[in-house]
Amino acid sequence: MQTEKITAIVLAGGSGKRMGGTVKKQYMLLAGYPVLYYSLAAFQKSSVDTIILVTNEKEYCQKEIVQAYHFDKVTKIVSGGAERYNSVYAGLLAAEGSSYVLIHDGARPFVSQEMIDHSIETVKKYRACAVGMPVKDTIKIVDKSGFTVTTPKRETVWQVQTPQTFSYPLILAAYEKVLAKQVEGITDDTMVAEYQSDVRVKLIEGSYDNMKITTPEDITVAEALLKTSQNI
Ligand SMILES: Nc1ccn([C@@H]2O[C@H](COP(=O)(O)OP(=O)(O)OP(=O)(O)O)[C@@H](O)[C@H]2O)c(=O)n1
Ligand SMILES: C[C@](O)(CO)[C@H](O)COP(=O)(O)O
Repeated sequence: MQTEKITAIVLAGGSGKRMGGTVKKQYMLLAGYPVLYYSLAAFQKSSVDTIILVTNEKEYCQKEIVQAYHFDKVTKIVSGGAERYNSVYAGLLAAEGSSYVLIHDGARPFVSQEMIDHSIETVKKYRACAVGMPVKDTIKIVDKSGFTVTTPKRETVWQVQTPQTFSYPLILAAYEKVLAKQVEGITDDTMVAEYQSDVRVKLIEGSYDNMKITTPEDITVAEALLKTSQNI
């Protein structure tokens, strides 16, 4: 019987422009550990078979993170690209032979075992899924001058997070199509899958805590969340 190989692609190839500072946000310390440590630790502990790490600091990550914390599921470390979608594609090429891939932002430290398990269970049923949460605020569509245009029904609007999980052949083909067409403004993998007409991406609930570290105030919030969860 053929076994299904499940791969996590953890993205740490960004430059953290919105965070600023001298240390890239994925390596900033949160309660004594680099931000990237938390998502690698979650996938290491999970049922995924292998982890591919995408970063432009390959030597540093290999020595100071992968070896230092014994993340032996990290089998490949590959270079990132100019945009997030270029980094994802580099990770996908390195994931050849996988049945399913979970694509995750290394800047989201609060991914849980429940989210990973639920993503794996759901992708086997629907071929494509992503973790997200219903929005709490009323959302406005605005024009270029900042005037409101419409108000979508709140129950139809979710904020999407990661992991975003796919059948490997499906997402590879979708990425190749989008890259060939030079589609602009791709900010997540679900958007890429939406270009495949026969694919519907199932959204599953993650957590409002599954935040992405983006700007300096996020570090304060993440430290507070860690203190609560670890009783520090
Ligand atoms: N070329 C890129 C851009 C982003 N990422 C990764 O994708 C995740 C989400 O991206 P984002 O928060 O936008 O990170 P940055 O691009 O680093 O941030 P900024 O847009 O502020 O520069 C992060 O884990 C980031 O390291 C990546 O691997 N390669
Ligand atoms: C993939 C993502 O995390 C979904 O929320 C996000 O789109 C990635 O980065 P962004 O550049 O901050 O949109």
